[in-house]
This record gives sequence, structure tokens and C-alpha cells, in this order.
Amino acid sequence: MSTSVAVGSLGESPSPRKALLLLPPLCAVLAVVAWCAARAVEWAWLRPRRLQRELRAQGVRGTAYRPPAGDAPLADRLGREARSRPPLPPGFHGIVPRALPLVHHGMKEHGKNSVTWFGPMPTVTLTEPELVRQVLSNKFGHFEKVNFGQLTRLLHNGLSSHEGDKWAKHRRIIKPAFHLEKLKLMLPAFAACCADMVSRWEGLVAAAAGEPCEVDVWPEMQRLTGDVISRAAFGSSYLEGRRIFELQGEQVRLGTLIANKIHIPGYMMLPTRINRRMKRIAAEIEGILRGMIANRESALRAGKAASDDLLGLLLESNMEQLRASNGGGRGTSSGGGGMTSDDVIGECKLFYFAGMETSAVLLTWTTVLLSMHQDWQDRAREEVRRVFGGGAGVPDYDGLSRLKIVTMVLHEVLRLYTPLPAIPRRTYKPTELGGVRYPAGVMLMLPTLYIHHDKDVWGPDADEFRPERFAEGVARASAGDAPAFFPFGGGPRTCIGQTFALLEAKMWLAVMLANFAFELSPSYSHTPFPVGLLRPEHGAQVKLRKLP
Ligand code: HEM
Repeated sequence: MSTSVAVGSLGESPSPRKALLLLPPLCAVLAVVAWCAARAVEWAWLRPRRLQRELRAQGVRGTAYRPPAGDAPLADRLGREARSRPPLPPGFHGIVPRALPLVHHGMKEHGKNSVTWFGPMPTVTLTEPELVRQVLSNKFGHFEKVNFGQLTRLLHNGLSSHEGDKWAKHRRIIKPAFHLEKLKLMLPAFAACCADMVSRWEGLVAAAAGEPCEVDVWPEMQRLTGDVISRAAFGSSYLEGRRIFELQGEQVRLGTLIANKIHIPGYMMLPTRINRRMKRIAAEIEGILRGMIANRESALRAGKAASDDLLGLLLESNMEQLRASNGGGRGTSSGGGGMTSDDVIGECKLFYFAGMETSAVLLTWTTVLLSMHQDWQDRAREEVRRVFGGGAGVPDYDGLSRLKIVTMVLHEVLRLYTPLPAIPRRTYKPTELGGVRYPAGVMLMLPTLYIHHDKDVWGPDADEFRPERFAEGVARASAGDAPAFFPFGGGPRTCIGQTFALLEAKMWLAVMLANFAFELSPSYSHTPFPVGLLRPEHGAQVKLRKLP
């Protein structure tokens, strides 16, 4: 006899019977609520307090944890204060207090290697180059990349956020596309983008009819590097690629608006206006890429040669990998030894994310610094004229690799205005580093920009623009033993696109210096500020003059 019949046959009223039936689901709900509450208390209170005790016991000082936002309000306040200060004098490069306000504050209040809180995650800033080297070069998985979950997935979901075997497989497949021999084939695409820009600027100068022509180079450089990556990645389909970079640009802007909230679990799932727009953008980008990849894959299967652009090289390398793992069989995009279509989409998104704004930042600060330091602009132009003989024709690889002064200038710009001011890592397991035993789950912040300006490392003129310090190469530029110059990161996860970025920058400088002279406009205000990358907060206005 079933329970309900038994209860009914006793003639009891239906309410207790209903209550009995409701009891199991109610208990289940209560159990789930209790579990969530316990997890929340552990996440927001017990675990951070435990980590704080462990770090303090070893003498790592810093701010006290305030649940659950940690130092997010302090970071907001310091950021606002830094931005409200008057612009820096042009030619002044002591930008750390303005560009890394939280790191600067932590250092002032608690000394080097101090702790702050990113939500409930302790964040230890490591300022000694040797410790940074140890973290970046670790091959044993003690330090993992800090992944911002759904935000990372919406922005790129490629190589830079993978770990372990998946990362190794993707890096192996992507690497051939960035070999020097392949990059040389992309130089005509770089040159075509620079030529487009030069003719547009010539138009602007002509329209100014003899008056000095003012250009904000920041959006111009975003456009240039967006075009370069579109052409380099997608060859003849670069116009479709352009739409992607517009969408990615918007995605990054929206991502920075919510950066301080993403430590809240599930925040990205909330149906806020920004979250909904970001999801729509991601869907549109994926749609465009899926179409392009499908076309290329079917052409490859039909036996057509792969294109020499990044996507073509990536698909070709992927097919080879698949053939090898299938024992010579026909390649498919279903995974196995190669990448799936979704993986390829993630990597294409990453090319934009990692390769566009970073290069735009480098080119913008180079223009600003050469405007501030006219003597170096003249020296760099002289060198370009000497190597390429007056500017006619497309600069070739041999010529670009002989540009010594231009390279020194680029290195000094990368040192003083490092596009990525800090690199985060997280301890994956308990790890000893510099005499401290870090428990798992501690974020280690490697403040590249701070180390690049550290007088203990670079000497008393650390904040000055002196490209000659790179005359003997990168390794001999700083005073200390450990390498202290790492704008492209280091170790196994070093930037895969650094040769691409430097060739692009040299090509642009060779073309630009041959065609234009430039100086700072009075409307420029020197306000470097990191919004993810170190950007000029109010643009980078220069005055252009066309050279005969
Ligand atoms: C001036 C320009 C650039 C700078 C300053 C720069 C900087 C960096 C840095 C610091 C990292 C390491 C991040 C970390 O360790 O967490 C990195 C990684 C990466 N960069 Fe760049 N980058 C630049 C240009 C490019 C370009 C042009 C591309 C591609 C077209 C690119 C693709 C990548 C990729 C795919 C990674 C991830 C590598 C991995 O995790 O294995 N970057 N970049």
C-alpha cells in the first residue's frame, strides 16, 4: 500500500498530507541554500582570512582584507584621484604613481612585495626582477594564468587563457604562423596599411592649406593596427576582418567598465545592459569568423593551397597536426590532435585582442615621445633615409633589420610606456618563492611598468628617455643581474607576436619618418592611464608637416 493511500484512509485532512509531500523538496532547497551559504562564507570570509594569516605570519605586509570587495573601492578611489590630478609636464616620464596607483600606494605604505586584495583574492606585488623571472620561467605549472571566467571567454578564449596540454597543443599549432619566414611574407600587407595611412594624412595636410595639421594619433593607430591585423590574419577577406576589430574594440571598452566587478561569482550571468550587449557582440564576431573558417576549410579539403595569412597558416598547421595524429588520414576539424573550429575561432579573436591595441599603444607612445624628443626624431629619420635612401619603395626586411636607432627608440618606449603595465599569475599549488611559502590561490602581480622605472634597477635616470641605454642590446641595458626588461612577458608564455609587433612598428616608423615631421600639439595633455593597457587618456594630438 502506498503512503498516500494509507494517509488518506486514516481520514486525515489534506493539509498535513500536502505538508508531508512538500517536505523532501523543502529539505532539498534548504540543503542547497545551506551549501551555498557555507560556500559564500568560505569564499568571502574564511579562506581570505586563512590566506591573510599565512602571509602575515611570514612577514608579507599589506592592506587588511575587507570582505567581500577587498581593495576594489580603494583601487577605484586611487584611480579617480590619479585621473583628477593635472596633466604631467610634457617630457616628464615618472608616470608610475599615475599609471599604477594601487601598486604605488601599496609600495609607499607597506614596502616592496606587499599584499592588496582583488575581491577575496590576496594579490602580492613582486618587484624584484629575479622573482619575476622565476615566476615567468616556471615550467612546472606552479603559477597559472589568471582567468576571468566568462569575461575572458567573451573577449578571446584562446592561447593566452589555456593551460597544460591544451595550451601546449595550441602553441605548437600556432607557432609556425609566427615564424620569421612567414612574417616576411606579411610585410607587403603591413606596407599597404601604412601607405593607406600616409595618403589619408597627406589629404589632411593638404586640406589644412599651409596651416599646421592636427591629428589625434591614438584612434589613427588603432585603425592602422586593426587594419594590419585584419590583413595579416585574413588576407583578402580583411574587410570582413575590419568589422571584427570594430566589435572587439567595443567589447574591450565594455569589459573595462565591469573589470572591478568580475570577481563576484556569477556577475557575468546577470542580465545587465552591458552583459547583454557583450554577449550579442561575441555572437556576431563568432558568426563572421565561423563563415570565414568554413570557407577556408572547404577550400583546403578541395586541395587548394593555404593562404599565407595567419588564418591560412593556422588552418594548414592544424590540418598537418590532424593528419599526423590520424596516421595520415584526411583532416577534420573535430579535435583529436588538432584544434576544433571553436578553438580556431577563439584563436582568431585572440589575434585581435592581443595584437591590435597593444601595437596601437606602442605606436602612439612612440609618436608622442618622438614629438617630445625632437633630437631622437631627427636621428631616427636620418637613419631611415640612410638605410632606405629617400623613402621611395616598400621597406624590405633586410632594411628594417638594419634600423638600429629605431630599434633603440622602440625599446625605450616599451620600457617607459609598457603597453601591458602588469602581468598577473596565480599560485596553483603551495610554492616557495623568495623565502616566502605562498599558499595556493594567491595572485602574484608582476608590475612590469614599475620595474621598468625602478631606479635601483635602471639607475638614477630611470625616468628619463635615453634610448642609448639599449645601444648594446636588451640584455646589457639594465644594471642588475636578472633581466629587468620584459614588455613581452617571458618564459614559455612569452608573447608569440613580439616579432610581428616589432616589424609592424619598424615598418610604420620607416614610412612615417620618411614622409612627415611631427611635434606635440598645444591641445595634447600628458595623461597616461591604464584602461587594461596604458593609453593616453585624452588622446595623442600632434601637428603634422609633410616632408618634401
Ligand atoms: C607591442 C605589442 C605587444 C605587446 C607589448 C605584447 C605583450 C604581451 C605580453 C606581456 C604577453 C604575456 C602575457 C602573460 O604572460 O600573461 C603576451 C602574450 C601573447 N601575445 Fe602579445 N604583445 C604584443 C603584440 C602581440 C601581437 C601583435 C600578437 C599577435 C598577432 C600577440 C599575441 C599574443 C599571444 C597569442 C599571447 C599569449 C601567449 C601564450 O600564452 O602562450 N601579441 N603579449
